[in-house]
Amino acid sequence: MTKVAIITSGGDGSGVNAAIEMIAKDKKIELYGFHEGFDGILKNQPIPLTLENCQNYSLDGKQIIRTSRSKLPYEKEGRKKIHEQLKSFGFDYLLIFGGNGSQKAAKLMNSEGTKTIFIPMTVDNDVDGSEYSIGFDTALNRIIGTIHDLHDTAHNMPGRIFMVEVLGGKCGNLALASAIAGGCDLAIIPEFPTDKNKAVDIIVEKLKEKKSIIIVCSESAYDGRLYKSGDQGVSFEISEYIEKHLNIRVRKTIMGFFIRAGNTSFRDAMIAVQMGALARECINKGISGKMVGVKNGTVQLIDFNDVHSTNQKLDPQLVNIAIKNNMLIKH
Ligand SMILES: Nc1ncnc2c1ncn2[C@@H]1O[C@H](COP(=O)(O)OP(=O)(O)O)[C@@H](O)[C@H]1O
Ligand SMILES: O=P(O)(O)OC[C@H]1O[C@](O)(COP(=O)(O)O)[C@@H](O)[C@@H]1O
Repeated sequence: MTKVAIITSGGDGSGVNAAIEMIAKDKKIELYGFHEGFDGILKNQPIPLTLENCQNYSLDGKQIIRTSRSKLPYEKEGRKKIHEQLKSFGFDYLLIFGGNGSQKAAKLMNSEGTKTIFIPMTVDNDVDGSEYSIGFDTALNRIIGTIHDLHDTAHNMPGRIFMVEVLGGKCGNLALASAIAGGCDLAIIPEFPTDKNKAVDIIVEKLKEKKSIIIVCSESAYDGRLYKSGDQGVSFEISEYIEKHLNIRVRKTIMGFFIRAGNTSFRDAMIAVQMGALARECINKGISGKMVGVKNGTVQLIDFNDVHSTNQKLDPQLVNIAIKNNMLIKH
């Protein structure tokens, strides 16, 4: 039997349970989870993740293993405590679900001697080296649902401008994808810093052909570098400018934290199950130092050494569509 510890780290994402359940099905793996990420390894007892404990949770937004952010892995001393604790419990493997920051911690943990596997999970879909992270699609479905409702009221009361602000951290993936799929008019994202005058011009242009406008704005809309995690409300600032120049009130909706959870979408469940299955195979073969990510559209193992940091997290095809349809402000 291989003894495996699971943690989730960073912001939550719906779908992680489906991956955990798939691993719990393996009879050669003795699976445990620590609540609350890296901190939890030191302060909590491991919880047995038997199939019986995991069953019926796979499509639930309430994670079987709760997550947290932690200072511990940034410092060698903190990581040493985690290595020692895992060793004292007799764990052979650490499996981490999380985003970009957690991926950095996973690499360090592995290089320092704890066999580690990493699975991307964050609504931001900004994990280096993987085209997909668990939680993105569920969050997009929540956003699209709201945009759909706004289309109804936009149809019923013409002449209005709507602005939806979404999460995403320093990455515009959520805003861009939901704006395109949601039939919106403008995406304001950090990768294409906003010139408010140009935004006004685009709205004026589009209002010649349409009765109403829906804008999707990323929480870090101006410039990702100025944004601090947790900042919200940039849509109010942008709206104020638009209102002043067009004399039309902007109807705003801030879509905050509820998009991170909720019932898992089909796509998230499917990819999570595939990731869980591959992680399990990896563990059974004694392999470590890998991310179970998506590359060229398929779930596969990606060596930590082949993962490189990049600021380019947007899908180029989506960027192209958005530019061609005058949905992005290009300088
Ligand atoms: N550079 C880093 N080195 C080591 N650990 C890190 C690093 N960045 C983040 N972490 C760990 O991963 C956790 C989650 O990272 P964070 O960036 O908040 O979310 P995410 O993993 O979802 O991107 C942090 O609270 C910290 O414990
Ligand atoms: O929950 P917190 O700590 O307020 O963090 C908010 C951030 O978490 C996210 O939901 C996910 O970010 P991470 O992938 O870094 O965890 C971001 O979209 C958002 O900016």
